[in-house]
Order: sequence, then structure tokens, then C-alpha cells
Amino acid sequence: MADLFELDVFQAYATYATVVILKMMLMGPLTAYFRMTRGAFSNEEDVRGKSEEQKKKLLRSHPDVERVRRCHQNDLENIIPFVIIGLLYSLTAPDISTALIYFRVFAASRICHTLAYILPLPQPSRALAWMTGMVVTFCMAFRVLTVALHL
Ligand SMILES: N[C@@H](CCC(=O)N[C@@H](CS)C(=O)NCC(=O)O)C(=O)O
Repeated sequence: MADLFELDVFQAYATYATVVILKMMLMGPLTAYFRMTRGAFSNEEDVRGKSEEQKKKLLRSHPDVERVRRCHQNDLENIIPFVIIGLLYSLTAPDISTALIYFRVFAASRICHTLAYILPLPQPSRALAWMTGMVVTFCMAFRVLTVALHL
């Protein structure tokens, strides 16, 4: 494991996998922020101590909260595959400059996807950001399959 960390490609992978995981984790606090500022909670215990009338107002969904939740869900759908396939890709001894392009483009695409979703920016900005990240993951998967195909 220590030897693995000495490889440039693995260090690059560890860096960008951590960046995108942290970005994804920030969606939790962002959801909490939108819940507080929009007054939209989903659990009875979250509004404990409030009057019945206030509870009725606060126990509701809000479009802004749902938007952040969908963005978080989309991160889960895309970042988890990147982290798993990216690890396998790093183990195929790829060229460091190609690997860095893949990792950087993926990280940038997910940051753009989040901005496009939360602000929101007009389509097709979000769709293009999503597609860019998908293409990177598919390219890495292609290399894994061409280097290590064992059917
Ligand atoms: N699970 C996604 C699959 C397709 C996808 O990820 N599309 C991108 C680009 S349009 C997206 O941002 N979808 C919005 C979302 O996942 O909430 C969906 O339901 O839309």
C-alpha cells in the first residue's frame, strides 16, 4: 500500500478522488442550510417543541431543498463509479499526463454540474457537465477492460 502511494498516478487519483468526495459530502450541509433557511423539514422530531400550527408549516417539502437533494443524488450516481473505476484505472499503469487530464476534467465537470444545478444555470449547461464526467469514467473503464479483460 505504501508503495502504491509512491506512484504518481495513484497520488493524482487519491487527490482528485478526495476532492470530488469532499464536494459530494458538502451537499449534506448545503441541504441542511436550505432546510433551515426555507423552513422545510421532513421529520417530526426536527420540529420538536414547535406549536401544532408551526409544525404543519415546517413539515413540508420545498423546491430548493429538493433541488439540492437531486444534485446530491446525481453526485452519488456519478462520483461513486468514478472512484471505483478510477482506482482500477490507476492500477493499469496509465500515462500520468493522460490520467491527470481525466481526473481534472472529471473534477471540473462535477463542480460545474453542481453550480449549474444549484444556481441554476440554463440547460444544456448541466447536461453537458454531466455528460463530460460520464465520458471520462467510460474512457477509464475502456482502458481497464482493454488492459485487464478476463472473461
Ligand atoms: N438519474 C438521472 C439520470 C440522467 C442524468 O444524470 N442527467 C443529468 C443531466 S440532464 C442530470 O443532471 N439529471 C438531473 C438529476 O439527476 O436530478 C436523472 O434522473 O436525470
